[in-house]
Amino acid sequence: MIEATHLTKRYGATVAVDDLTFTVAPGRVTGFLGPNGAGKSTTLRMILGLNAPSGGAVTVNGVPFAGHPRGLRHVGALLDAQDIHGGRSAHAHLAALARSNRIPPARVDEVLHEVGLAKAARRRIGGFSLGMKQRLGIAGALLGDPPVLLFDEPLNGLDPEGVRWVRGLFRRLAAEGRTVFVSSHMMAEMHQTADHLIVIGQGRLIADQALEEFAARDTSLSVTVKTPDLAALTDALTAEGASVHQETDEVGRVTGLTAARIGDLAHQHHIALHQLTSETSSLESAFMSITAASVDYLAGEAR
Ligand SMILES: Nc1ncnc2c1ncn2[C@@H]1O[C@H](COP(=O)(O)OP(=O)(O)OP(=O)(O)O)[C@@H](O)[C@H]1O
Repeated sequence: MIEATHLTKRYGATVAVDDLTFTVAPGRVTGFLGPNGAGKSTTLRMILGLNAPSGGAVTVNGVPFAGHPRGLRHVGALLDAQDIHGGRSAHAHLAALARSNRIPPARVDEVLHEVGLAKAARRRIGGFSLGMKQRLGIAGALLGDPPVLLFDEPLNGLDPEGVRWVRGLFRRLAAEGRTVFVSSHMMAEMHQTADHLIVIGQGRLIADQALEEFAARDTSLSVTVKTPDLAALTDALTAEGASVHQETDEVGRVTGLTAARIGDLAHQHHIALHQLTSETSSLESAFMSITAASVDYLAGEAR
């Protein structure tokens, strides 16, 4: 797992990362979410030992990354897919990485196949689209078969099929018990990608919780329920602090509780549920309202 304690990074007067303490656990996909300039890339670079913290510390499986010999076998990372030598072929690039990390050369063809670049393996990277470079960056992260994987904005430039593939890949890596930490500045991207969220704004921790709990922090988020006994369900839910707006005899719109909690309460009270639907579109608004105060660069009118 990844453990940051009071992690801080200053650039002159700018505090890019401000006293961050969090843990990224194995076996699930953790989204690292924050508006532009929030400090995500700086944090990832400190996890990898590429930037030295100004204060605090971060370890991977209890050891600072620099203390892991043959790094790619311990942590695989995609930081900037564009930051790559364009004159080489994909195969040559990965073969060089494999050599310097003492990874068997046969892994190169395996990962190229896995990311869908087998046919482009001998082509110059300079001619690759951004989506292909993202796939190559992901191949590099997978090369050492590491237990911990970091991805900085991995969905950038991918077409819808690519996005679906990446999501499936992250799920599988997490199901294999690995630690998967994925940054994004877009809540909507995280919605089908992450199980857990670490949200930062202006370098500070805003939230560290399950995606569904984070979404429920937006009080405008609602869950639609349909039940033959709406009156009894309304009583049970309001007793827990929710409010229920009756839409028809059997349908109500609930705010203030997650769908999971509503389902559990219905079960406890022996109330049949015929529908239970979260209004997921407002995840974006949860993110916007919770991070609004910490956004550095609000565009003109919104400021
Ligand atoms: N090398 C550097 N020198 C000076 N300031 C820096 C440096 N790197 C980052 N910063 C500043 O630190 C802050 C955090 O930047 P960072 O790139 O970590 O944010 P981010 O959350 O990854 O943003 P984005 O979503 O735009 O990639 C910004 O204010 C940025 O300008």
